[in-house]
Amino acid sequence: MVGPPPAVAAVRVAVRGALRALPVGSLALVACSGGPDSAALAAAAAFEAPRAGLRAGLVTVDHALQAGSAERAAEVATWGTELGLEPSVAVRVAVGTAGGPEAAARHARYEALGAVAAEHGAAAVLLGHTADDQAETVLLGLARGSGARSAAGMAPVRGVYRRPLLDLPRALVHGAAEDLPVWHDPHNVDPAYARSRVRALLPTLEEAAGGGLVAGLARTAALLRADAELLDSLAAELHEDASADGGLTVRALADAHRALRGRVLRRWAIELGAPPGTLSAAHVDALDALVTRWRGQGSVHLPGGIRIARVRGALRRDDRLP
Ligand SMILES: Nc1ncnc2c1ncn2[C@@H]1O[C@H](COP(=O)(O)OP(=O)(O)OP(=O)(O)O)[C@@H](O)[C@H]1O
Repeated sequence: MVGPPPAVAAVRVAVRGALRALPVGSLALVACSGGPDSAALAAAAAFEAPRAGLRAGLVTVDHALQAGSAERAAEVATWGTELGLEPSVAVRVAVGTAGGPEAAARHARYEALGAVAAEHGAAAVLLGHTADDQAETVLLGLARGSGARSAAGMAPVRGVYRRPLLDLPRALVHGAAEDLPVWHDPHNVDPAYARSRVRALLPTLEEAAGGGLVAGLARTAALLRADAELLDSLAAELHEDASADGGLTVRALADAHRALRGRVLRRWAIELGAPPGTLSAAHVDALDALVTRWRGQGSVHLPGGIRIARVRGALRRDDRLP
């Protein structure tokens, strides 16, 4: 008997592993753009789910940003039904402008995926990100300069979302999609997007590094993720110890390691309402100076109109005082 091609078999194994974590009888929804990665994922889920005693469905999001997108989304949903995926639905979203076009589309997409998952009581939403997507995310995260959390890339499991293909090279996953009706999103190669530019560079970087770059970046992401999780949980403890009366006591923070103090200060500022996207390392450093380099300086101005002052041994919000 002839088995499936090796690429198809590898994708099926990865999907089988992800499905094994779900309760028998539950529904796994494949988020499918119609591109090769998520098409290979959908085909593998259609094959594996019944064998694991699960149900698999498909959801495709129409961002309504390109001509013919509604027809394409409908075709993807019809293809899902032909594969035996149930439900297989296309959802149209309105993409806003906040944070730039990529972020706005992502936000609208995840909102729609979450809503469909909730509506159908899905146990998981499967995403088709590959090791190459992870490598691009790590490089972009490193360039942003925002620390371990962003260089840790995408989580293999986060809430209802799962990324079964995160350890597989894109070329392999594309190989598994060879016989599937796939659509190539022109946005993926549009140099207007930072991700597309990094994506285009990846083969050159891989060659320059003498191979192993994508796999190494994916491993770096996994290691940093574990480190960041530990630091975040230690920071949560410190935050609790330092909290008093809506403020943070300087004494509790001053003795802590800079890595933990920075996390606590950042979390607190966000809790007070500073928008995370606009809170820079310089803001956190200015708060840190109130704790460790105190020379009676004035209050620190944070985005969102928030002002923080050091008052009687504690950091407090002072823009609310009369
Ligand atoms: N319009 C969409 N509808 C549903 N899911 C989507 C959509 N766009 C992206 N996704 C999900 O997010 C994953 C990553 O998408 P992205 O466009 O970043 O990567 P990609 O490598 O081009 O993937 P693909 O080949 O599946 O399009 C996809 O594999 C898919 O699971």
